[in-house]
Amino acid sequence: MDYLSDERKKSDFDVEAMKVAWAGSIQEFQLSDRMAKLVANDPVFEKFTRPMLGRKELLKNTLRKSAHAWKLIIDLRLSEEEAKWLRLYVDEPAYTDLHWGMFIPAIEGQGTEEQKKKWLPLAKKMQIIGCYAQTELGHGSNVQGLETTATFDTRTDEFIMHSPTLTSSKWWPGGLGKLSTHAVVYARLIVGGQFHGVHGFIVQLRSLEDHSPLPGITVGDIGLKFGNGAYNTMDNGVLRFDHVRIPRNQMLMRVSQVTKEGKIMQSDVPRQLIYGTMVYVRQTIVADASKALSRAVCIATRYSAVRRQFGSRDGGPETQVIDYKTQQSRLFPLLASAYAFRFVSEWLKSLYLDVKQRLEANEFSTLPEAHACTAGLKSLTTTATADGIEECRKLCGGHGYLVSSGLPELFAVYIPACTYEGDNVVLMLQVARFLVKTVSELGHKKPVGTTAYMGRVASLMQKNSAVQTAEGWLNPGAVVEAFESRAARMAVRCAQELAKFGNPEEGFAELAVDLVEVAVSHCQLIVVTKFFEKLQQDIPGKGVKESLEVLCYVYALFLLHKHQGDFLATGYLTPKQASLANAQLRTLYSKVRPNAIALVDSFSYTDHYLGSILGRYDGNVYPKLYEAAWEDPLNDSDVIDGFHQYVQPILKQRLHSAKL
Ligand SMILES: CC/C=C\C/C=C\C/C=C\C/C=C\C/C=C\C/C=C\CCCCC(=O)SCCNC(=O)CCNC(=O)[C@H](O)C(C)(C)COP(=O)(O)OP(=O)(O)OC[C@H]1O[C@@H](n2cnc3c(N)ncnc32)[C@H](O)[C@@H]1OP(=O)(O)O
Ligand SMILES: Cc1cc2nc3c(=O)[nH]c(=O)nc-3n(C[C@H](O)[C@H](O)[C@H](O)COP(=O)(O)OP(=O)(O)OC[C@H]3O[C@@H](n4cnc5c(N)ncnc54)[C@H](O)[C@@H]3O)c2cc1C
Repeated sequence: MDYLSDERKKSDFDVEAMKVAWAGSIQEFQLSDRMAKLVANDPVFEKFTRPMLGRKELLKNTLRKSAHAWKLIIDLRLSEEEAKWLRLYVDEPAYTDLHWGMFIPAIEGQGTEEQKKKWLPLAKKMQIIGCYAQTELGHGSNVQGLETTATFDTRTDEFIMHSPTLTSSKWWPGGLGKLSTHAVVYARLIVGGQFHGVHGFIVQLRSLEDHSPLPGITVGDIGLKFGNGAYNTMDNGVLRFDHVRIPRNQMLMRVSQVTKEGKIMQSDVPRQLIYGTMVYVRQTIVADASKALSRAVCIATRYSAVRRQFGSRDGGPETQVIDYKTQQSRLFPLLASAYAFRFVSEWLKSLYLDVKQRLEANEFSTLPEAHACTAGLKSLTTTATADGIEECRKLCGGHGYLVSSGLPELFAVYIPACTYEGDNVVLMLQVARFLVKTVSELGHKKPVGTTAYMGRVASLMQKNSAVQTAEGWLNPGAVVEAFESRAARMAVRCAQELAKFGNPEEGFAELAVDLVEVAVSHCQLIVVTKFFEKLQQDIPGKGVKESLEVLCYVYALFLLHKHQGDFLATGYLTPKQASLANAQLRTLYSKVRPNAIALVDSFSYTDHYLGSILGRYDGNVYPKLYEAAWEDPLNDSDVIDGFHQYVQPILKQRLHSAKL
């Protein structure tokens, strides 16, 4: 029985066509759909018991799933794209993520042709397993502050890897704790007693025969992390070196080379390329944000249509909680954000692929913008997604707190995305630096790409919004101009404040809070703009483009409402215009309402991937919640183990004292 069938009948767009729009193309949709079904129908990938497993059992279970996934990749000759979808739907963080997601890209981006030829075939056949060992106990954000040393010894033509202090211990790398045989280790290059910056080195950690740590290497897991199951399927590790020697050709030498004689040779490649792997991964994290948020929103939307509270008159059904305006005002902006993040990630991927091609051809001019966009959008989307998942939990009331809702584990797995691959505040400060530099160069350098609007800063500073009615907000020009004006005005105002400081770094530190706000407004502008640009494309299917248009306005006007202080303080909007935007938002929520279930069905998530009783496709929530409760190990017996030992004596004592 489909308890949501009436809801599905209400929608006025072609769901199958929307699935294609969400996936990006029919090919991508078919590929993703095939992998989703492959995983959902394979009992090895069962995951309901995960939060109840102890750590050792949990990790072993992950290893079993990873081995099975690898076997499927080989046996079914899956392409790299198919393997990525498979990994997504298996839905369990594992050492393989870091191997494929960071170790291999680090070698691809920072290795010489010779190094790539040697290491990549081994890694791609998984004859070695690698991780990305950058962060230390004492330093994560401040990469130049890392303390591990790689000292060149001209006599033996080797680097000596060493951990001179406790705080220099590598700490956090995923896959390091128990599985990796190798690592790309970031360390201070020391040649002839001089420090030459932080570089990456390929270091073997464990024996390829019996997996034991090699001499001079201390390695292990850093311990349990937040939540049950969740990210505990990953062996984040600690690593120390005691004068471990590696051959000279294991320093990744695309950026700088060290010769046999101990001479440092700089290539034309900028040193920022050492941070290049982070640009790649941040881009993938933006795509993951839309997946995580859409999952939470799918659960909360379906459950909000099933759940009824209050409002029953003459014995009729109570009100579905999705019909409460307050519920809609919390849920629908998240639904719109999931779509917005999906489309901005599509754009970001194309930007990244373009930069990657250029970097391969030694063309580096677009790297700063790629860095700012990946850092800023990673920060913006992961913050919104982490907050959004928690909001979805609240939208599901008490039942959202049950592990079987799928939301607690999703939250626990997701929240470190605000920290890993760059703390979100630190990343926004990088965007702010880029924007301040753009503003300071306006007189002699035409801004391009995502900062092109800064080239129109004079008019953006003067012109105010012309919107007169709530309907007036349904105009892409009016909305984009509002976001451009806000971002430009905030950036210029901050640049003016900065100019008052004699020492720019002192000014930057003092105004950091404002600078983060400038960066956020710039990143929100990018997301809004890319959503409108998406709508310019040919999007087939009855009502699909129209429904996306509604979501685009919901996303933009919700942000405008939330940040109306900025729009008012910069003088671009009047209070009346801000309240017209809010009125329009209410109308938009009414337009989303009949399509809400179809909009989450368009994510095409299997019940396996959602992992939620509240979010079941058929809406059959209550019987399944009831059944699931009886499957809890506590309900294996009526009288629980420990009762006779610890509780009964207390009860007996009460009886005894009652007699007295
Ligand atoms: C067949 C296939 C089978 C299976 C497939 C299976 C699975 C997997 C597939 C895919 C999975 C994909 C991905 C998943 C992988 C992982 C995701 C999951 C888990 C996450 C793991 C997390 C890993 C980590 O966390 S690694 C550690 C990350 N650490 C950080 O991010 C540190 C943050 N700090 C910094 O970035 C920098 O130190 C700093 C930027 C903050 C400061 O740098 P610095 O001290 O040098 O200062 P500045 O002076 O500010 O900067 C100097 C100049 O450099 C420019 N800059 C900075 N960063 C970059 C960059 N990244 N790129 C380019 N340029 C950069 C900066 O702008 C300055 O420039 P200027 O011109 O001088 O102004
Ligand atoms: C689950 C997980 C997986 C990870 N995987 C890996 C991995 O595979 N490999 C790896 O190398 N690392 C990994 N990391 C480490 C991760 O990259 C770092 O934790 C992250 O970059 C943040 O650095 P930090 O811990 O030093 O935070 P800190 O920089 O110590 O941050 C602490 C606080 O200080 C603030 N702060 C710091 N600097 C500034 C500043 N300049 N201005 C203003 N505020 C500032 C931050 O905003 C934050 O609030 C992982 C971390 C986690 C949680």
